[in-house]
Amino acid sequence: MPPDLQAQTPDRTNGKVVPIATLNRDLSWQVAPSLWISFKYAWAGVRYAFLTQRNFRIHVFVGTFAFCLGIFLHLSAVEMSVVGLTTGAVLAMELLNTALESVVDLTVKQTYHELAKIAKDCAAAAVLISSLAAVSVAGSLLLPKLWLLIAAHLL
Ligand SMILES: Nc1ncnc2c1ncn2[C@@H]1O[C@H](COP(=O)(O)OP(=O)(O)OP(=O)(O)O)[C@@H](O)[C@H]1O
Repeated sequence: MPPDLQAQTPDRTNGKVVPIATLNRDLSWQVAPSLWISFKYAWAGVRYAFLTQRNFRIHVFVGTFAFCLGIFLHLSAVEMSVVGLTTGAVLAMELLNTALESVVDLTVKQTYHELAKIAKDCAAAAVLISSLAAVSVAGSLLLPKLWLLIAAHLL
């Protein structure tokens, strides 16, 4: 293994750089042996988030509703892609937020740490920002067409 492919950290005691892990991922407890098994673990993550995270469930339902509404309102392919991308971004942020919370809890356990607070608050902020972007997409693409439909039938 070439030295430049190794994760390295400075050894502060004698100023040398020493490897802490290689590309073989020696520190990992287990490495997925195949692509299929990798998908299985990824699906386990989605399942875990859905079963344990209320916000993830809400975003799944809202995203599915927005997608169905887009089909019902005959949004163009580009508009549907934007709705799909923003929904996917929100769900991905929720999953990363859940992953980061777990790593923080694993690290500091039930003790208070200012850096743990920053990490969790920023991860939650990432979800919030992506959700606001999704709301603005819904406001620009879905609501005007929905309003036209309601106005045409009821007013
Ligand atoms: N170990 C800790 N040290 C300092 N502050 C913490 C710690 N754990 C949690 N907090 C604070 O409490 C808040 C809520 O923590 P929690 O683990 O419920 O995250 P959350 O993002 O609100 O969870 P969820 O996404 O499930 O709603 C965090 O945003 C952070 O401000």
